Amino acid sequence: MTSTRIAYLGPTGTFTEQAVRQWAPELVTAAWAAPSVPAAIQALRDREADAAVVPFENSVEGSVPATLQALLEGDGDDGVRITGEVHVQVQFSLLVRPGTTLEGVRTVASHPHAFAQTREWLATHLPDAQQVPESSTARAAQAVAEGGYDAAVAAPGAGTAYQLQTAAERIADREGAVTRFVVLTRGTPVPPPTGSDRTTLVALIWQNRPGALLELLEQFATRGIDLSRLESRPTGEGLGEYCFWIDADAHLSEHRMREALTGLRRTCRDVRFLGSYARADRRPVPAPPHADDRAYAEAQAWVERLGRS
Ligand SMILES: O=C(O)C(=O)Cc1ccccc1
Repeated sequence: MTSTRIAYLGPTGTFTEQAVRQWAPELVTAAWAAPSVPAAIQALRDREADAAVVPFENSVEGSVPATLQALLEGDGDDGVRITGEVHVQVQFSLLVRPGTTLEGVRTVASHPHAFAQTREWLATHLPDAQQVPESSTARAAQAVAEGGYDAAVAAPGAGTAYQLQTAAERIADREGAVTRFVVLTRGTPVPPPTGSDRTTLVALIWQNRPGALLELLEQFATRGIDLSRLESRPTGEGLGEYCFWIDADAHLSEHRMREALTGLRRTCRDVRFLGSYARADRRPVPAPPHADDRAYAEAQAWVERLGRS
């Protein structure tokens, strides 16, 4: 068997590394710690990696813009698809070099998503410290070890990786935050349906067409497909130009999903299929009786019969 090389947002000690460990523990030692999300995805495009694991969204702070942007960067024909997802419970510690006290912290570094989830704690305990964004929480911890900053907000495990001390632990403003990571592969078949699947799409609607967003939503509603996520993001083409990121609770192999995609393709300016894959929570998402494959087959057969008699 050939080995799989996974690129992930590094360096060692990130939450993304935890996601790789959860996804494929046997592959973590050979994984490549990329310096940024775009670099991890580019390694996949350049065939230097067989898979990439990147943060996608967080239950408190929402989506990770760097990931969404990097995913749209290709021409759509690069074969990069989401083939899996992993949920990681995140918890944050304030890490310092041995000997540094809380009072001695003037600069604190972290990933913007980690700052956003520890905002109240930092405002209360380090109101005067300068907050410096870094490419990841572990990069911030590494930079503290190198003497670049006084403290880092990072995963507890990053302290061990970089020989730092824990000045404070469990500093998240909200308990139980979960981050969703996606597993990307290139040129691989869509994973088979499991009964608990998701499809991720990006749709560009015609801007000046009244009702265009409603028309997009109807493609799913009339086919009995639940949407678990809908987010508008600027296309970068100008103010007021948006694309819609959609997570739909159905698999490409299902008739209702194929019909919805056909409808989107007919009515939208552009549609990108980013993948159908098993949900991390394994929650079953069955089609309602009027929209399952049997209902479509029965209705189609009826239409066929109309033409014959
Ligand atoms: O920086 C990290 O460790 C990451 O993996 C990205 C991230 C940052 C904050 C919360 C969840 C994921």
